[in-house]
Amino acid sequence: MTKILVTGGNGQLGQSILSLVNKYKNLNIHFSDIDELDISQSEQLKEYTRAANIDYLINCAAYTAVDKAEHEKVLAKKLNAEAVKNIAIAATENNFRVIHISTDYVFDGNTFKPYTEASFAVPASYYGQTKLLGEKYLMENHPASMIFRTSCFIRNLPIIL
Ligand SMILES: NC(=O)C1=CN([C@@H]2O[C@H](COP(=O)(O)OP(=O)(O)OC[C@H]3O[C@@H](n4cnc5c(N)ncnc54)[C@H](OP(=O)(O)O)[C@@H]3O)[C@@H](O)[C@H]2O)C=CC1
Ligand SMILES: Cc1cn([C@H]2C[C@H](O)[C@@H](COP(=O)(O)OP(=O)(O)O[C@H]3O[C@@H](C)C(=O)[C@@H](O)[C@H]3O)O2)c(=O)[nH]c1=O
Repeated sequence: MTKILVTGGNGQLGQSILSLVNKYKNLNIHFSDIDELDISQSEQLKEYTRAANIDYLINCAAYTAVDKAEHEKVLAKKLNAEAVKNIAIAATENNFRVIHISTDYVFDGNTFKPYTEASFAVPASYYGQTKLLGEKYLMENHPASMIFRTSCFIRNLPIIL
């Protein structure tokens, strides 16, 4: 059975994926978060993924406070760039593929044309810069990875009038 590890499993996207697992009973999906697996700890990451023997890692862990990142630069870079490099190195060592979630904020938004994979990325925020650097580290260290540049998640919350 295909084994998948989700990092940042308590977050918005992690919880959305969790809500779908019952539809995919042919997949063995495990959800972790920082208390169990801290993606900024390279040795922990290598050991954890070696023992877990996974086929895929879906990286939902990140620093996502867009405005705060302008003032918490060290932490934002650590989680969105350096930790992604850790994941890439662990993936090469332990032979799993990485599905990484990036963002539309790698672009500055100053165009009226739709962006494509070939569009030149120029972030307008520090958050966007760290996410772009994370993509670069991932491609340099584990090119078989997949990167999704997505935007604004919608949560299925009750409407309060
Ligand atoms: N939300 C959105 O609209 C969009 C998000 N994205 C991207 O999608 C991904 C998921 O975003 P989203 O679910 O909203 O993010 P959240 O901020 O909701 O979740 C991130 C999760 O990562 C955890 N985390 C933080 N540090 C670490 C660490 N060192 N090791 C392991 N886990 C850690 C957080 O835990 P804790 O809360 O305890 O810190 C949290 O549970 C991110 O890469 C983000 O950049 C892209 C486009 C839009
Ligand atoms: C505040 C505001 C936002 N928006 C748009 C911009 C954006 O696409 C969307 C959400 O904006 P917010 O500022 O609330 O969300 P923000 O936290 O900036 O959004 C993001 O989360 C991070 C983690 C991402 O990676 C991004 O892709 C994005 O979805 O709404 C407007 O059109 N008008 C507004 O007045």
